[in-house]
Amino acid sequence: MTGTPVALVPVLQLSDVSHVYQSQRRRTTVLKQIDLDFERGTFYTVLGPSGSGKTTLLSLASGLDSPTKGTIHFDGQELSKLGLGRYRNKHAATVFQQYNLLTYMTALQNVTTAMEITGARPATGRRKAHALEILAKVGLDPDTAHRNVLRLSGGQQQRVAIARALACDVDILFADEPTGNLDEDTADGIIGIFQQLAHEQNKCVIVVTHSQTLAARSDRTLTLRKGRVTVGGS
Ligand SMILES: Nc1ncnc2c1ncn2[C@@H]1O[C@H](COP(=O)(O)OP(=O)(O)OP(=O)(O)O)[C@@H](O)[C@H]1O
Repeated sequence: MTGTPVALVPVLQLSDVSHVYQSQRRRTTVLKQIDLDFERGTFYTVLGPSGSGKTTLLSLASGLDSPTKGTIHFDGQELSKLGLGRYRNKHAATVFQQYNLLTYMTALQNVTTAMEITGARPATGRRKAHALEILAKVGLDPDTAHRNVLRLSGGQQQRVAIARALACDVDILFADEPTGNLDEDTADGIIGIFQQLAHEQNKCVIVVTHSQTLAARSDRTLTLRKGRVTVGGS
């Protein structure tokens, strides 16, 4: 007997989401009644002209900010009920445009510290070796891994930020312009890692970009314009 097919819950669901920035002198409506479902095993890119609200969408979806109106659910649970801190700690990792590295630490310590905070596997004794493997995966050798991050180039710092997010082993990886500072070959390798995360590890990867090359290699593109979003294939 065949059972009734079970409808899969999207890993992330935005329902009727609007966002307004209000200052003393003006009110800017950035997102208007956005409905979006994000699935596991899928690599998304978010495109759109400068100022169209890409970073805002990322901030809301990654739990850094709450929408003015509408709801966001992770695995069927509303973020405000789950707790934004818990969501960011256990389920979502973000590669920020400005990297946000801990500048008094080495590249390796940045990665192991993130693993400790989020309780990511493997357990304590194996963390350093695992962090070095991830740093190697993004093209940083052990010598570079042991250097203070302020003694690394912009592109190397960007790779540390990517490694740190990868090490957290979360359900959703967000990244804001993650290949902006990288040469073509390194960027190509990073895009390959995003594809692998989505397709081999069943993660949901959501990347804001202006790069058409990156967008062409994603599974779905979301284009923001005038507060609305259009969903397309790659
Ligand atoms: N904290 C804030 N307060 C007021 N306005 C803001 C704030 N953050 C962003 N904005 C405005 O919201 C709009 C969307 O900004 P956002 O950074 O989301 O766009 P973006 O598409 O990511 O732009 P870019 O491609 O240039 O990074 C812009 O007009 C911006 O000036």
